[in-house]
Amino acid sequence: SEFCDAGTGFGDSGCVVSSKSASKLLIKGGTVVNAHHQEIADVYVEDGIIVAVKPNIKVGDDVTVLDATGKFVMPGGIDPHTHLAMEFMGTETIDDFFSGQAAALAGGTTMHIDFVIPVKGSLSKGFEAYKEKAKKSCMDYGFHMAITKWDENVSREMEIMVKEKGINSFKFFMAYKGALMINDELLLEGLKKCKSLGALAMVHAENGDAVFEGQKRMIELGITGPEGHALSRPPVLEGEATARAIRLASFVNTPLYVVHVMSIDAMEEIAKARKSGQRVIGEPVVSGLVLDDSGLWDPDFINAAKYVMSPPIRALGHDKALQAALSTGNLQLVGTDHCAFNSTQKAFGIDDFRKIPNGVNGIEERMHLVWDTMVESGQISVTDYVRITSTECARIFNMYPRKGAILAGSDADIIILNPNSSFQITARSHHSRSDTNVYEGRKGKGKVEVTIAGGKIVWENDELKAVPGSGKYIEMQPFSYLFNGIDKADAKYLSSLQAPVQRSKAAS
Ligand SMILES: NC(=O)NCCC(=O)O
Ligand SMILES: [Zn+2]
Ligand SMILES: [Zn+2]
Repeated sequence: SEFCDAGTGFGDSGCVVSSKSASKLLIKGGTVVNAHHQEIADVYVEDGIIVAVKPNIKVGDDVTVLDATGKFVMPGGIDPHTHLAMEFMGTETIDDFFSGQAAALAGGTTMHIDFVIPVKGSLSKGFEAYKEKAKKSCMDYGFHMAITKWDENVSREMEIMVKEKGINSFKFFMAYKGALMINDELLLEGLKKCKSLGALAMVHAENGDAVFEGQKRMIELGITGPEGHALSRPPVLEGEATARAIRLASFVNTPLYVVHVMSIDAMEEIAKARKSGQRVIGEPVVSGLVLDDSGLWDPDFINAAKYVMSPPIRALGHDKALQAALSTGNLQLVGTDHCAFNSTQKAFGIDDFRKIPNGVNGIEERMHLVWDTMVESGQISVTDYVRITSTECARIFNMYPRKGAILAGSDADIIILNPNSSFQITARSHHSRSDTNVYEGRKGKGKVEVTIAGGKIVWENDELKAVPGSGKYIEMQPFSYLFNGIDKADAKYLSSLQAPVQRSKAAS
């Protein structure tokens, strides 16, 4: 991988420094795509911000000009779900905030939202630890925060995170018993607190107690290999937890975001709730959209173990159903759950699938695989591609139109995708530090030829110019569009209780 490290100097590492102004860019003649509109236009950028989007922009000699004729000019991808430098299952993910983000940039993603894990239950300590980890960032990032225990202090700290630290979402793990898992009582408290703060509650929806039971069953049957992982946590357990979280969110009347939707069972619960008018967001991840569980049965342990993630990659058929749900709007945006471990780390579970660190790669591959699977196959339009890879994430987490749009005033996070060019994925050439890739050997149509992050060209001619420390922390404000009207529904509910209250008083 050719990283340009700011500390070592561009010249030494073979990267090109333009004599033109690095802060002024013109992208000429491409099809500019936003979530609701596309047109042939030029895009002019100055100092990291898009200044103008219109045809035939004229500029002086000091401006770097990129010809995008015949190509799509789109907002950089925003990955709503990653785990960089995360301590998990006795080890730490192999990609940190530099290598993971460098990989992202090479694949057309210009921002991600990572999950802060509290330190010994302390949210502020967790936040500080992640700010430290993220100092080497080479692209913009934001944070969600996991809630792993409940007391007065956690409740107070949630408020601080939202009001002072730019966090507007909290994740509740309904699985990972004995580690991150929370119970229904905590989930209820968390949902109520999220609602009062205008923060979005997110759930990892699997029934952790039943998973524990399923794991025991497999071990008793003598199934210790990676296939035991999927067999121990079937779709019904994902469906059950998804339904439970949805119903509790309905009871509290607060929006819910279901992360890594991997099964038809979970997807159908989300579709049903949305049909009834409930505000539920479903996030499939690339692995669930394009892979099936056959890899888990590879007799070579390392090959099989690389597919272990939770919820598990499902049997053939779930992938197509998730794609269809995405194309019809039952699911809303695509993440990766990038949580990479190398072969040595995966080998911790050589004798017992329960010890295989859970997680797969995807931060570099998402934009290409979603294009190939969804657009090239004819399932969605190019505007919908922009919506599910960037704009919807920016809207849900309240960053739109600063992020997720090619509009005057938006951050200049832009990709140029050539629909006639092709990509090929292999661990030999990817930018993650992992020695394996779950998408090994995949080829497809549509290649991100240029990535511009914060107004700088960071990926061009298969060459990466990622600068540690250049990424910014993006603070996200509470009360996104998902909260509009929640108070009106509450008022209606309260007034519907007036009659029973009177009746009850009269009866007593
Ligand atoms: N998904 C997974 O297997 N690893 C990352 C942690 C999580 O998101 O549950
Ligand atoms: Zn999860
Ligand atoms: Zn995750």
